[in-house]
Amino acid sequence: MTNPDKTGEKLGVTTPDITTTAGKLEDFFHRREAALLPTGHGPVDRQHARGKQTARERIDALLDDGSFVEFDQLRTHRTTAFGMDARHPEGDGVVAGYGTIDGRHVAVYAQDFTVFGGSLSKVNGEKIVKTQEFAATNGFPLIAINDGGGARIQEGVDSLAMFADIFRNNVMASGVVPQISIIMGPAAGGAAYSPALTDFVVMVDQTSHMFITGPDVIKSVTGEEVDMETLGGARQHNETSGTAAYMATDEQDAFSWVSELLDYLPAHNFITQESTFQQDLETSVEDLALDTLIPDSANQPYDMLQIIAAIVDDGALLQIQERYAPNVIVGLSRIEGRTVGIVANQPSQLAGTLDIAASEKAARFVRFCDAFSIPIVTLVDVPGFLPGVDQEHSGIIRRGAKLIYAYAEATVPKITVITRKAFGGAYIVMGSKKLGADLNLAWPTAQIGVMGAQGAVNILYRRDLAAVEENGGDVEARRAELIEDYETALLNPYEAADSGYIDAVIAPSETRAQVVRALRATVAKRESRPARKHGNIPL
Ligand SMILES: CCCC(=O)SCCNC(=O)CCNC(=O)[C@H](O)C(C)(C)COP(=O)(O)OP(=O)(O)OC[C@H]1O[C@@H](n2cnc3c(N)ncnc32)[C@H](O)[C@@H]1OP(=O)(O)O
Repeated sequence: MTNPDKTGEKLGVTTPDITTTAGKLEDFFHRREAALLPTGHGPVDRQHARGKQTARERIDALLDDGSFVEFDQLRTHRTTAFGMDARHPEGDGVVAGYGTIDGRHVAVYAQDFTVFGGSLSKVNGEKIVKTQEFAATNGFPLIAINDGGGARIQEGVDSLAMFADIFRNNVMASGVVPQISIIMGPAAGGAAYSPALTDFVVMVDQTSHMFITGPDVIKSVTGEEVDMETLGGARQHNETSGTAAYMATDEQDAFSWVSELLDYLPAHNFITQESTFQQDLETSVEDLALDTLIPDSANQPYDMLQIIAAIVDDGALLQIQERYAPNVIVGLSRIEGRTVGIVANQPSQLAGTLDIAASEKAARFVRFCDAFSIPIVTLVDVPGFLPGVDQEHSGIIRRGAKLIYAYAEATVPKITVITRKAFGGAYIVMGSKKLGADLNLAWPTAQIGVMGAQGAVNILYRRDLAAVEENGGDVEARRAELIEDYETALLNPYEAADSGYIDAVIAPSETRAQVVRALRATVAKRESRPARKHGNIPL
């Protein structure tokens, strides 16, 4: 097909004589230059006015200087209907290729909103598919920068078919290379499912929106009135839906977070991590501070982040989904330079209970770590699953089971430390010994049991307490006495240690050294699973 845009005339320069070598080169340089500004300055200015960068500016900001190698820069769509034969902007609405971030290879594509609103055509989709396949074949993390209007309306089912190819490739690459989606504009309709299939979704506050049906459709179907930001803005997906892993303040913040994330991640699933240094295992001042961290009262909260900071290299933790289900902390850290996944209850939020959101958040993270051979360190202070009609009716049984499934299925090294409460099913879920953890440690402050003292006494001594009340006795005094007896007899780490469910009771100040030793000891862990097509996680 001839392309009327692919001439030097478009740039206001003399048409080169392409019968000569010099002319051919000049023509090529004109074409390449035209591709850098495929629809002129107007759409670029409009993009900037919205506080958004262009696709090329974004790739430049994300990748190391001069490292970008572009695919299919000069491709254009092949549609003739709806006046499309007169519009052939180079690149067809997506800039794609590979480059490096801090020296590490990545494959990247960025939808170009200045070209047909970044909408996905057959050609545009083929470029994305090529980039996905290049990433998976060569073991490069894949970064998708989304800023587009979804399926290109003029191309109908061809465009929809390309989305199917993209989704399928997202699924095929899952667990093979890390996939990161950065939302920097609209990701509307079915188009939002490609980000949803990737491992990490980053959204920019105020300028990114994801929804299946927009405000207008919702109003016409359900009568609900909602604006784009409330419906599918970065805050909503970070705090309420749990779709996003990070809310960036602006585009540069998004790129910085992605660079930091990539620094923790292996490029693909066949990488075995090496330690980069040996930690000094002598007890430090920071270690000793853990001995006084747990409050005397079991009902008093403390900040689990302090414990994490004392265990990992330089106290550094990159939290994933920090704004969602804060009653469980998940994130990436390093121990002796090796990346580890941290999963921890947070007693300062909902008392560290596991609800549906926390279970799903942790389950997905555990599965990510397992897929990429990242050892998991679990810190436990969990009073149980969150009680409530809403939780039961919303499926806490099915959805909480995901976390059991994830831990039981994972074959990476799993080290668990119980700092305080570990009650009932929630104890089992949080990386317990019998669920397959390699080393289970407990602090002397650990309380491992079927349930907390209050609940246990109310069930075991219901009749006794009723009798005390009938006889005019002091019920609360008797209850307190029974609670104390129960706590003394059962709520400690020694029963579990005596049965081998805890490998060692340790002083809090010994935790860093013990976790380091456990990770060193399990470095060559090999564990197999029964041959099968795949399991059936309760989705
Ligand atoms: C399996 C996947 C299935 C799907 O993707 S279904 C979803 C189909 N897409 C949609 O429903 C979204 C349609 N677009 C929109 O709602 C809005 O354009 C959108 C994305 C919110 C952006 O709104 P605004 O920021 O106001 O920008 P705008 O409307 O002026 O659009 C800028 C230029 O982009 C064009 N555009 C946007 N979406 C397109 C599309 N899907 N196909 C073809 N062209 C599309 C739009 O026509 C406009 O072009 P121009 O600058 O006037 O030449």
